[in-house]
Amino acid sequence: MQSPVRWGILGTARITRRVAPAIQSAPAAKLIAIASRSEEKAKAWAEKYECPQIVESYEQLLERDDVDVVYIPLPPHLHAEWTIKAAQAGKHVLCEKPLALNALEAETMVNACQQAGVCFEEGVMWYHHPRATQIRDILNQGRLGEIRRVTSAFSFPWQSSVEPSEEYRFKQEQGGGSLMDLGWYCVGASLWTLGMLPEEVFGREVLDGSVDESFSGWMRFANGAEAAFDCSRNMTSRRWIEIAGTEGSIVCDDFTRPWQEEKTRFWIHDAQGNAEVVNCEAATQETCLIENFSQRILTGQLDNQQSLGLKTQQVMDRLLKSAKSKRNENEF
Ligand SMILES: NC(=O)C1=CN([C@@H]2O[C@H](COP(=O)(O)OP(=O)(O)OC[C@H]3O[C@@H](n4cnc5c(N)ncnc54)[C@H](OP(=O)(O)O)[C@@H]3O)[C@@H](O)[C@H]2O)C=CC1
Ligand SMILES: O=C1CO[C@H](CO)[C@@H](O)[C@@H]1O
Repeated sequence: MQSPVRWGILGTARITRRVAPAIQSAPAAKLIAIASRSEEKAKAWAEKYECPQIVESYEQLLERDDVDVVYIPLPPHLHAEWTIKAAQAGKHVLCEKPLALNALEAETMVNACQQAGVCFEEGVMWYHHPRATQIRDILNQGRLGEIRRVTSAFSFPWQSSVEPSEEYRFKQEQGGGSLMDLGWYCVGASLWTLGMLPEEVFGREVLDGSVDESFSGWMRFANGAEAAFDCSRNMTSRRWIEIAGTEGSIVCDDFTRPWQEEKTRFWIHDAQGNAEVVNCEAATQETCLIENFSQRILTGQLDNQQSLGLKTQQVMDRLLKSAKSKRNENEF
């Protein structure tokens, strides 16, 4: 495939305000077209982000020969349908988190991409930031000893211009809830750190209507390590992770969205209690994701079966099942 990789976007989602400039600025990527259900929205969007083409429907975007990869930032209940259609149209797919409503759907998506010979990636961005590489290097060097525990939190007080009745995050059937929206990052970070699926999981939810407003989870791994997290859309803003080993720990206070400027950093605490600040290379995580995925497409790295997104979704199912099993426990 020729560089740059040519990108199309399905829908004028809010998150595109961060991803469109990333496609424009990543050296290996080029923004070709936006598709929307509304011509008016597409026109306004294309003008704002200097996108050369607008397309009247998602189907028409998938039919275009000048698009190599599609970005799918639709509500989660539409991810499987459009990922499979895109793969069948021969397009590589960057699909937003949560990948799907459940693991079965996510497996179908990954399999469709595998069969079509296209690359598949999830929209979690921090994995692609240079800080993640620095943390991985420290883990690989064994500076923390054996990793015993990963603890993480992602919460914020929900505010949006969107009417709650229109918001997918409040609808269970559309893939809403704090676990799917925010806990996704904590579960993904735990699997990213420990490199395996948990043997045992335990989940507890605080329900608001049909979805969890807050969720606490715990996982135990075959090597004895544990991971614990909490997430909420009704709490102050918290986005931190701690990776604790037998000889030291790493703490990172903004793991889901590294500061874009020189402020991005993390701390290493040694066994004596000394703390070292590690300052990281400044980078925009959205651009890192777009560039990395474009490079993966250019170099034909087609293996999707080890997708961290798929594993995260498998753990989501188990956590939700655990929480649901306790729903009626306190009823008399
Ligand atoms: N990786 C990250 O950092 C982030 C990821 N996300 C993820 O991105 C995805 C999009 O989130 P967000 O930006 O809040 O999405 P929005 O609700 O802002 O937009 C979703 C878009 O999907 C299109 N759409 C198609 N069908 C429907 C439908 N039935 N109902 C509503 N919208 C529809 C619309 O585009 P149109 O009308 O133009 O066709 C709409 O603009 C989610 O999966 C979310 O979890 C969100 C924020 C950050
Ligand atoms: O993925 C996401 C990143 O964080 C947001 C909150 O700040 C979420 O709502 C969103 O879906």
